[in-house]
Amino acid sequence: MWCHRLSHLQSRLQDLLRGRVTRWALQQSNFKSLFPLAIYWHHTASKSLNCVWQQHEDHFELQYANNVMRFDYVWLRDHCRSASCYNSKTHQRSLDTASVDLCIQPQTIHLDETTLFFTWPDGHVTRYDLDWLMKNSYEGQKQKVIQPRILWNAEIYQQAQVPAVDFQTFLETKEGLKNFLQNFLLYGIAFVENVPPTQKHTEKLAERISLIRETIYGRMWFFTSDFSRGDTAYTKLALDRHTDTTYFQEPCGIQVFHCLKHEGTGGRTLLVDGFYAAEQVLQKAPEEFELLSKVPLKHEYIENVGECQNHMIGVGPVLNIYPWNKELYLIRYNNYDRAVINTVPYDVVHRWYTAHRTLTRELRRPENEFWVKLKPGKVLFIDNWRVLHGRESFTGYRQLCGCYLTRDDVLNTARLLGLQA
Ligand SMILES: C[N+](C)(C)CCCC[C@H](N)C(=O)O
Ligand SMILES: O=C(O)CCC(=O)C(=O)O
Ligand SMILES: [Fe+2]
Repeated sequence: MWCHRLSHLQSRLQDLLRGRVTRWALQQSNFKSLFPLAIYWHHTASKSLNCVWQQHEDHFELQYANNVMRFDYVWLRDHCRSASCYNSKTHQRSLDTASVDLCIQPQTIHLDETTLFFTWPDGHVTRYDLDWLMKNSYEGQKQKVIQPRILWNAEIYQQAQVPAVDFQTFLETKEGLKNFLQNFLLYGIAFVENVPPTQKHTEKLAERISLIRETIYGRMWFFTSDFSRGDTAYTKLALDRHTDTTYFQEPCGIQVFHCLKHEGTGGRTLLVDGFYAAEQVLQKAPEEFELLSKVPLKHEYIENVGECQNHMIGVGPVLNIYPWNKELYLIRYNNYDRAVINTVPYDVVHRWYTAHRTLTRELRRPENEFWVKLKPGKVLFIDNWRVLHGRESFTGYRQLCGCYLTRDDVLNTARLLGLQA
């Protein structure tokens, strides 16, 4: 507190020395200050509210409920929720932000109960509820997790005993759907069982939570090891852990797999929590984590098989994090589809390979591998932004169907059910 006040005194002195005079408020009569410096702070009449604010030349500072928040004045004008600035029916802004003076400052500020009133030079009044400001401040968001998750290795996942949801329950009840989505959001994988083993029923399932994302592979896809497409997925070969469609600018959000038939051996599915592995990298080598989140890479899909001619390119780092809270939200990892690296100089390339090796080592730890044999009737949903999948080589005839989902639509459904997503 002392340091805090002193630093304000310093900036105040600097202001005065530079000849800039801020509009300082007068001390409230009921406020007994121990320090003369404190006259620059506005205190609320009610002690229980625990709110102090100060009008600086270029920002508004608010201390409320043990948080220090700073707001830019243009921001405060721009987020005005008055009827002329914001349409609360459509939740859209009516105010033309470009009409706000970039040097705007409020003429007066006052607090009434839990509402702050800003009167702007043109007389317009903006009201803010203290809780709204806290919830929507940068400082508040910085501490908040966008997506709560349980990171797992094989043991953690198995011990959690996450139940599969029954097909009928999933389709017909809100609780079934909500349970399923909650598990999916927490772990990045979820199963539905007792699904009739047809493409139509799989489609119905997918449509319950999202729009199906149509891609170069079609809307619903159905594949066997016939090499009908120019990709290893369409063979009997083993596939190491990877995420799909890394070569899209926005990789597909969710992948749905339903094994409709397998007469033969092998073919188990491998699942690895990419965020768990990335977290290990962050703990052991934070600078490598940072590099993986900064270096842009290309992934590429080049196909020339019969009628199927495609050339897709997607650019982005292996780890994608929100800049304000450093939360990881997308991992792009596919060593098969990674394109020529020509977006970074040689010395960075070498450090990148080191970091990539560290991540790969984590991803390949046997204790992080969750193996499951997909059977007709059991549908697997994978968060393709988080969980890597792979498969064991197999023999015999194996039929898989499924689709990709748009992440936005899955999260939309989850939010409408009251889940944090
Ligand atoms: C699922 N399905 C068989 C349709 C697509 C296969 C795509 C495989 C591609 N190498 C990738 O990882 O994106
Ligand atoms: O065959 C499998 O189990 C999965 C193949 C694969 O990785 C894919 O289709 O994306
Ligand atoms: Fe795949």
